[in-house]
Amino acid sequence: MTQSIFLIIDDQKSIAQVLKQKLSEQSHLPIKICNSLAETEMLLATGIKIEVALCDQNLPDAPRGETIHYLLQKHIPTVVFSASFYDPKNSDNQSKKIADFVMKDSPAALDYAVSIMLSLSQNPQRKVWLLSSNQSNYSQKLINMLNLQRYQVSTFEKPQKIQEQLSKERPSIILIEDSNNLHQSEVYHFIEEVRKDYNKNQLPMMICESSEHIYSAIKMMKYGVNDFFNTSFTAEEFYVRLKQNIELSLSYQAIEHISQRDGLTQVLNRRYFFELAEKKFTQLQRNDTQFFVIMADIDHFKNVNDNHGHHKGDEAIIYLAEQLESHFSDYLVGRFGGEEFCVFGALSNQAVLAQQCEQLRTTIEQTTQERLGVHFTLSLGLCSTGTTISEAFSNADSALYRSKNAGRNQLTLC
Ligand SMILES: Nc1nc2c(ncn2[C@@H]2O[C@H](COP(=O)(O)OP(=O)(O)OP(=O)(O)O)[C@@H](O)[C@H]2O)c(=O)[nH]1
Repeated sequence: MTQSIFLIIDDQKSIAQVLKQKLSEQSHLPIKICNSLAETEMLLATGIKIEVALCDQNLPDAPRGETIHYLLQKHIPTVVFSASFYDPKNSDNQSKKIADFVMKDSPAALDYAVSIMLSLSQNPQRKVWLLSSNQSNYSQKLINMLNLQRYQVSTFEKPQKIQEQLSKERPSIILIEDSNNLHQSEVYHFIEEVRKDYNKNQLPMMICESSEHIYSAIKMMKYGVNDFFNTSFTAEEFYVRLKQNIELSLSYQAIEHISQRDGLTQVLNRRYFFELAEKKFTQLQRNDTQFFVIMADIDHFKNVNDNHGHHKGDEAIIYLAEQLESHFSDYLVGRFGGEEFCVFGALSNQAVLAQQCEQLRTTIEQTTQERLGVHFTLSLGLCSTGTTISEAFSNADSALYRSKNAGRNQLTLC
């Protein structure tokens, strides 16, 4: 499959170059520049696939926006970049299909143009869930606008349907539209329920409300909605608010991910592992359910580093983390530090779990030479006793060290 490209169309060559430079700093997609409609036609005649086009409204050989029409006819997501105000209301239907408009009036406009091109390229992976009773005119207007900006849109008529879907996946944002035709108390309850599982940064919500019901929108913001926009919204206002709410949430989630994961292996880091394990431990105790802890540590790992180099040592740690995650995919897997890992979860059958540990041990013993070019083994301790979580970990740690003292490459139960 041929790779698609970003296309910048502007007769001001210096501006086009600056845009290309800024875009290339943030994307690996190829970027082409055309300075006229004729050049654009020649480029598209090659069959090249355009991801997003940023197009100057007026070009010497296309003084009345003909290039924009041409791009829209070809169904290319198009952002208009213009020195004069571009009013879709005064343009024909075709022009209303532009994905966004950027006024060419300051250096900040260049940054915004680049950022909207990047968003349009990423939006097909972003899910927008629209809660709407489907009784208002705004619903279809919002859906059309979201499609123009290439978001993945799903509509739901009832809050319960969203809650059901939320147990399977998380969207980038939830839009609540026409809350007055939905049952207000149901919507408040829905917002409260969503916020029990996701905070405002993890799952943003926006509400579209008419001026007469503005107090209802404000109340919903107090209940956990991030932002609202009036039913008399313009496309520009809607797009900029939507983009900001989604991108703020994505930045937060990226930071959250970094703070919770081990940088080398991407499994849970020690701090976050303990945080989750403690919550799970309390929950299991409340339900009178047994738990287990596994501690696993590579044998004589110092030798791997000393004989094969630190880089090979890192590869060994990453390989072990991958194996732990695939053998214990239903449980919490964390890196404790160095080459020591831990698994925590609800115990259903200790014999089966011990078997899984054995499988992991033999996989490491039998595959590392071939896969990594360095042979090593693994010692493990499995424990399901302890009145506190730290006691449980300490018991599993003792079991691990009994494995080490008994000659390594084995599992000890306690
Ligand atoms: N490559 C690499 N090495 C690490 C990392 N973290 C810790 N180490 C090394 O891991 C080694 C741990 O060695 P020890 O704790 O002495 O234990 P060991 O050699 O595995 O011996 P036993 O556990 O007794 O079988 C040390 O050499 C550390 O430098 C890491 O992130 N990458």
